[in-house]
This record gives sequence, C-alpha cells and structure tokens, in this order.
Amino acid sequence: MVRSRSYKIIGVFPVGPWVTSLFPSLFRYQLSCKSNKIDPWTIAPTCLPDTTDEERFCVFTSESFWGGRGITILTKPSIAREISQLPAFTTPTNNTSSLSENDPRDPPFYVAAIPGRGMGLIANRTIERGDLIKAHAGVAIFHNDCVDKSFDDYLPHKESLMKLSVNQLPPITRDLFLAMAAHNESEEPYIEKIYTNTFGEDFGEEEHSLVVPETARMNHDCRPNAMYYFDRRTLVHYTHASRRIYAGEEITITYIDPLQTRLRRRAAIKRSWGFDCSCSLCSAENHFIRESNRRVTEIVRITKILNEVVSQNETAREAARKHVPAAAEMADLMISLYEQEKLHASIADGYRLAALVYSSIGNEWRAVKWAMLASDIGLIHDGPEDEDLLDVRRLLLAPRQHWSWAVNV
Ligand SMILES: C[S@@+](CC[C@H](N)C(=O)[O-])C[C@H]1O[C@@H](n2cnc3c(N)ncnc32)[C@H](O)[C@@H]1O
Repeated sequence: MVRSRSYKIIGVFPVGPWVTSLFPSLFRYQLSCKSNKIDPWTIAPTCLPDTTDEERFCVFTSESFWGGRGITILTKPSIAREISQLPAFTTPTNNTSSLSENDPRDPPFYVAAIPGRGMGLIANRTIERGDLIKAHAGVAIFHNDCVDKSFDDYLPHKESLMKLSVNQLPPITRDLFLAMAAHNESEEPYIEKIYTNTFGEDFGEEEHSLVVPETARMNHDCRPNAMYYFDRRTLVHYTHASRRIYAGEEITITYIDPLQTRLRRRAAIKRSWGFDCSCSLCSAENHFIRESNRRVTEIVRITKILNEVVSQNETAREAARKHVPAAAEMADLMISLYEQEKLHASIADGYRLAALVYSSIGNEWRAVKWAMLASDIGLIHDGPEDEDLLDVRRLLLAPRQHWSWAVNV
C-alpha cells in the first residue's frame, strides 16, 4: 500500500466530499442514464448522476482489449479519455497468451498452496536473474475514491459499482478476478479483493488501484527474489527475477518499501494487509534482526547525504559540500550494505546514486561502472522508459557531457 517509485501495491484512499452526496443515487441513475458510446469502449459507459464532467465517475469497459482479455475502468471521463489515448489502445497487440495461468508459453512456475499464505507461485525450473517471469495487462483500474471503505453507509453502493465493473469483463477475465484471494470474509467481496490485490498507480495525477490477477498471486517477502514494474503506455505489468531462483523456491515480491527496520515493515504489512509477516528476515533470531536494522538505517542515512551531494539544486549541493571528501567511500559502503542486506531489487537505486557521486567528483571509470550496473538492473526494476534509467543511460553514453559531471570538483 506504499506508493513510492518501486513499491506500488495498494493505496489507502483519500475520500472526496462528493462520495457522501453521490453514492445514494448511483443506481437509480445508472439504469436510465447510459451515455453515448466512446471509443475504444465496447460497452456504453455507466455514469453517476447529477454531476459535472469533472466530478462524474463512470465505468468504461473494453471487452476486446489485449486480444480479448478485456479491461474495465472506473474513473472520471477526462481520465478515461487520457487512458484511451495510450498506445495500449491506439496500437493494440493481438496478445491472447495470458488469458489464463496455463498459457502456451510454458511459464517458469506453478501455482500452489503455501502453508500460512494461501496460494503462491513456485518456480518449476531455475530462473536466472533478469528472466521474465510474467507479463500481463491490467484487467481493471479503479479510482481510489470509489473503493474507499471509510463511509460504511455507502459500502453496498460501492460494492455494486465494483460488481458492475467486473461483470462487464469477458467471462475468462471475470473468473480470474473472482478467483483472487481476499483478506477477510466480507459482505463486500469485490472491494475486499481490491484491497488485498491491487497495485497503486496514478492516472490523470489521481490515485487509482490497478488489478492484475496473475501478479496478485505472488506473496510478500521483505527480501524478495522478484520485482515488478508497470508500463504505463501499454498497461502491462512485468515481473522479472531479481536474483537466481531455484526450482521449488517460492517466487516473491515485496508489498512495501523494504528499506525499513523490521518493526516498521511489519507494522506496514499489518496495517494494510492484516497479516504478520513471517518471511525469513522477519523470523530471524534477534541478533540478526538487529544487524539488519543497523544496515538498513545506515543505507537510508547515507542515501540522504549522497542525494544532497549530487543534488541538481546548487544551493542544496553547496550545503552538503562538507561530505564531498568522503562521498566515494560512502557510496561504496552503501552498495556493500545493499548487498549484505540482499536487496537485489532496490540496489538499482544504490548503483545509480553511486554513479552520480563518482561522476560528480570527476571519476569517469567508476561512474561508468556503477552506471552500467544501474542500467542493467534498472531495466527490470523500473522498465525501459523510466526517467532515472534514461538519465543513467545518458551518463553511460557521454559521461563528461552529463549534468552531474565534475559538479563537486
Ligand atoms: C496479493 S495476495 C497474495 C496471493 C494470495 N496468497 C492468494 O492466495 O492468492 C495477498 C495475501 O496473501 C497472503 N500473504 C502474502 N504474503 C504473505 C506472507 N509473507 N505471509 C503470510 N501471508 C501472506 C495474505 O493473506 C495477503 O493478504
């Protein structure tokens, strides 16, 4: 439920005042007030009544999206218009291979019951670092104001709205959605599934929840062996191995920012998912946990200093000048701590920062070394279009022309 750059699962939602005023009249309206069909939606949108375009929420569904997988989107018309202009719709592929888990591409995993965790994914062969584990388009996107649970009186209406959205999906996709786990038995099973399984993403600069049922089968580990990113242009969610995974190992992702102490990680998991994290790091003996906490705290401290040392803001950089003489050693220590902590996924951020530090002190070859590593892992951590990755690529191509070159010399 954290919405940082890499850990984007599920948000805890803000609520606009409109919620209380609109939901009571939703269903009287929807029966009589279908608006005109807008491409690429194959079902005419169903909208909330009596509101301006800016406030109105509608269900937009395309049954033909992604080769018949379909997608349903509950959001404002202006945001749906924006989404409909993405290459996902304007240059559609014929990808039908991901309609089910048993697709013909022979996935490197199977789904199995994991004691104490419900279902999960188990590797069926060795998966090398960087290998693609799965790539699936989202099947549903919900504006977070519509899935908020805090106004109990309106829950039945929200639940019906979710149900309508999901029922408009093609049957195979709808079944994938309905097969997802839920935190709790509840009178609102649709909303409960969304709370348990969605990834937080912004569309139109507003918070939404993205549903990718196949990816939602992956359980959490504070030191996971896989990582994911979402390609906003194609609406496809990618998961890659962040280290070698052996046959028989569970494939895991992290639901939270792993750069936190055990206490904070467990509190975040408990707050948002209601389970006690029993991953191997959280279950380790106390002296191991203490060492891990120290390393994580140190990574966070050094990262803060080094971000100032290489800030593009000259005043901030000037204020951090006293750290410049030790910056290279700090960068090396930070990378070593990432490695000791087995933070195989988030180390992309460490590599990038180390590249900038070395570039800023005019050490071209070390800058290139770290930039290479940042670029390599960044591809599977953030995707090829990520701004930070593109920046690090510019550094690689022409180190001495990069904005960071020798700014601390
Ligand atoms: C996104 S779903 C993961 C897939 C789910 N296990 C299933 O059966 O489909 C999230 C839910 O899985 C369970 N879960 C995930 N990681 C876990 C872990 N490390 N320990 C215990 N339960 C976990 C929790 O019930 C959580 O609410």
